[in-house]
Amino acid sequence: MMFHHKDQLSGHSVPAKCITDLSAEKCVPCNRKGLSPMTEGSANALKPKVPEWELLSDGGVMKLRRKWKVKNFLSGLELFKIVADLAESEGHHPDLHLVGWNNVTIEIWTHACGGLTQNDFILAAKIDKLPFESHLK
Ligand SMILES: C[C@H](O)[C@H](O)[C@H]1CNC2=NC(N)=NC(=O)C2=N1
Repeated sequence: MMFHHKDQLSGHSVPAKCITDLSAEKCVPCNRKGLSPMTEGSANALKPKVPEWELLSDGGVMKLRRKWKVKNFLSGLELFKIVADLAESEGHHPDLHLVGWNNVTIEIWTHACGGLTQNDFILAAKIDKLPFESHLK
């Protein structure tokens, strides 16, 4: 079974497996009218590219989620700053949670369309490459 999704730039339908290295891609503006979230099938097809991330449906809104345990509260904030700099340069922003002083959860979804786009997978793959090892427990 091959899943296709609409490329956000060209609008063409491309097989999800054509995207080889997500972290080499760039997020595209997602404020376009008529932008629709990818199907659950496409999301499942892209999921192996970001194996550390959990795919979930939050009241019908598909999201990516990853959790970390950080050394201390300040480490959590420093991790957020590293992620924030990436988010700013991509123009795509995750939801950042720091709960119970050292539990970091990041959720990624495209608010503009109420679900997942290729941007979310690109951001997740890029977050996975960030150097925040020293902040982790
Ligand atoms: C113009 C710009 O692309 C939009 O305002 C962006 C900013 N960052 C965003 N980030 C996320 N995750 N979802 C959005 O819909 C979104 N919109």
